[in-house]
Amino acid sequence: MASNAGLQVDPQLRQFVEGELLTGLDLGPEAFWHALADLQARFAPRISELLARRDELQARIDDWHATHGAGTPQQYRAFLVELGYLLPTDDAAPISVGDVDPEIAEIPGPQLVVPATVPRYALNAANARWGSLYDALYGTDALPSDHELAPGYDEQRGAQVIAAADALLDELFPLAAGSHAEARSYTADERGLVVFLPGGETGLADSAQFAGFRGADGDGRGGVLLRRNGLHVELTIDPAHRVGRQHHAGVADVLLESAITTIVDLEDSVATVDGEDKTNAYRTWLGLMTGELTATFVKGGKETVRSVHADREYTGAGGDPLTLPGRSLLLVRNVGHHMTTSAVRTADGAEVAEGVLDALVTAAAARYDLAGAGRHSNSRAGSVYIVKPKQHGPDEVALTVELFAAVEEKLGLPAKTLKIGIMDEERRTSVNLAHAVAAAADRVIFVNTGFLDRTGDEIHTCFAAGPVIPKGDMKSSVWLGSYEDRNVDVALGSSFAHRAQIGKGMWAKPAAMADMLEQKVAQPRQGANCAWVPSPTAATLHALHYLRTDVHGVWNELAGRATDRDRLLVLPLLDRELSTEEATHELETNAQSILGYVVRWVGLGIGCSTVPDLEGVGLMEDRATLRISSQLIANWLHHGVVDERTVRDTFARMAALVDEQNEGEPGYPPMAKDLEGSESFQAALELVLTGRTEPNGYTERVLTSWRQKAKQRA
Ligand SMILES: CC(=O)SCCNC(=O)CCNC(=O)[C@H](O)C(C)(C)COP(=O)(O)OP(=O)(O)OC[C@H]1O[C@@H](n2cnc3c(N)ncnc32)[C@H](O)[C@@H]1OP(=O)(O)O
Ligand SMILES: O=CC(=O)O
Ligand SMILES: [Mg+2]
Repeated sequence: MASNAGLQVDPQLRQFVEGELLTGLDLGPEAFWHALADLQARFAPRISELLARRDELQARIDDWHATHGAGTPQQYRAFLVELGYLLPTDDAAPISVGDVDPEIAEIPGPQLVVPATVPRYALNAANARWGSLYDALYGTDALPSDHELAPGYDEQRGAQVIAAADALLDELFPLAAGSHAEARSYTADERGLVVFLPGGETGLADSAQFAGFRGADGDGRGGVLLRRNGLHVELTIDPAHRVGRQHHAGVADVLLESAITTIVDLEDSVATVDGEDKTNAYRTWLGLMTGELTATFVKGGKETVRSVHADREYTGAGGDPLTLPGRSLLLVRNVGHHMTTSAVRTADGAEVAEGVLDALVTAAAARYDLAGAGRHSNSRAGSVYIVKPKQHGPDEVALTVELFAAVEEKLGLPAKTLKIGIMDEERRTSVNLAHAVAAAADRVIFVNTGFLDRTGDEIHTCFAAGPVIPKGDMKSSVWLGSYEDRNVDVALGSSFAHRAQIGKGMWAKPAAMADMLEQKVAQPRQGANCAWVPSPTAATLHALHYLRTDVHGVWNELAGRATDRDRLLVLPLLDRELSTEEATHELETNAQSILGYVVRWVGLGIGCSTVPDLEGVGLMEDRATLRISSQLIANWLHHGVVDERTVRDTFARMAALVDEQNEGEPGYPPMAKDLEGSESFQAALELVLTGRTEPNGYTERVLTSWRQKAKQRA
């Protein structure tokens, strides 16, 4: 390690910072490392104090439960207030954030999340602002298939897709007369859209839905731009295209504005355990901020080079030029306060606060965008959007605000350039949400219900009160519904409308698009102006929900609602005897998902995976879902619902199953043959066996230590 400002910096990180990150900035390496050293000296002790406070509160809660069990709701509430965990009141006050891009303030739509460690995916995500409805319907179960698809392009499936798209257009953009299914051609100019039907011409029932056009040139190629609820839709006209030829009016595709915003994730979807890993992740963010990122890969036997898309040019409805963003507005998720990284150590060998390093590096990279030096603009409003996860209560949010202000000073950025997205995913934040928002009133650009971490934290917080309900039952528990509602109430009460995002959580079944279409519409109906999707295809299909639902209208209906905060304190405890079969099934389900995720994290350095559950349904697993599964088993073990022998045996059996499921996966390190020698298996067991004492039930310490061992051995 080279020494810089008294810091020991991993050589790869140092090379990246000095040879890539800083090359276009008026900030030298020395100033950069001094800035980091100063920030570390100033903030690491403050962070440690807040982490100690977390531990102190949890210890007191554990003690209280040991004496009172769950107690009565009144006793529990009074205890939490006295403890200082629950602030006596939690009244919302208006936020004052400025310079927020319309994608955040004004346009309800899907929010995509992408691991920063995979440039190919990150580029795909940036470009997922526009997605093909045809592709999303053709390639998923969103449209049931009644036949085996022919290789290449299947015309029968194509006809099914065209009919489904026509039906959606009739629903979302109805014609004054007739149906889109009867259209023989679409022509548009600055005066509007003319649709030719067999019986004559017609137009849109609501001409205000016409937003513009491009082309058509001599060969009839062009695009018709429509708009509904702030989202654009392009009918791509190309009669010579394979699909356009088949379409009754030459429509080769229907493009939906899809991932309005994207979170480039440095947190729960990545496995970054050292300087090398952190460097790779930072490089992706820098490349997105400069617009220079590319990824080269072979797909369908062809070498493909992927880069970010340009903006899209149209003639607007009145005849003026209209430029629409070609890329999703990018946010970046830093790690939480509890993380440290070996990428940089202080002079005495201690790991630096990873959140401090993240804030400095990600903000420095964003300076290219802020200065207009990037190939394309990300924030037109001149802001940098940093999502901060796993904060416990208002004091921790206040510390993030101080950190961001300090980073701005170090980088010479105008005050309040760095905005903060608050993950509402720890219980102490949820129950004091108005205070947490107020602590960042002039920076906050979202609150988002990260229900996965939130479930893990719920289990850990009430760990000592008794055994908790099975994972699948959490969704319908009182605390969760109240938390989801109250998050919206507090945000609306804090004047988020037209200023910031009220976000909702991840769709965690990446292949189950029919289910998603049916269920995820609930989120905009609950008042969410964005909700998380795991892939660009899911973004395109989820966009249909925002085309259907006028979220701004929903806000008007919800104004003034005040969900009872005490309902968040209803503990998700088992109130019935479980049958042996139920307990075994729950144990197996959780053991299998832990192993299926951990083996790829520890063995392959993959931070987010689709892991099939016992019924074969692929589930998105990341650190937050791991936190739930490991806390659940640890809780059952603690309360004797299951015993350690059974847990160990179950893990051994599930290891063999997971090996089978991954057979043929390149580089996959099998576990079952040598359980003792498998870092992944040991990590999985340790997560459960230490889950009782691990601060807040977090998983990073165990994962990181075993991944580092696996890397060393490799
Ligand atoms: C609780 C929380 O914190 S949730 C937030 C963390 N979770 C996430 O970030 C989930 C992000 N999603 C993912 O990582 C992935 O979608 C997974 C792991 C769930 C599934 O990945 P895979 O099995 O590789 O997906 P699959 O094979 O179906 O599709 C791959 C294609 O989809 C694209 N893709 C999949 N997910 C994404 C994504 N999130 N962003 C951009 N592109 C994506 C890939 O680029 C690839 O397309 P390409 O071949 O043209 O490059
Ligand atoms: O970060 C998201 C969550 O659900 O946790
Ligand atoms: Mg989370």
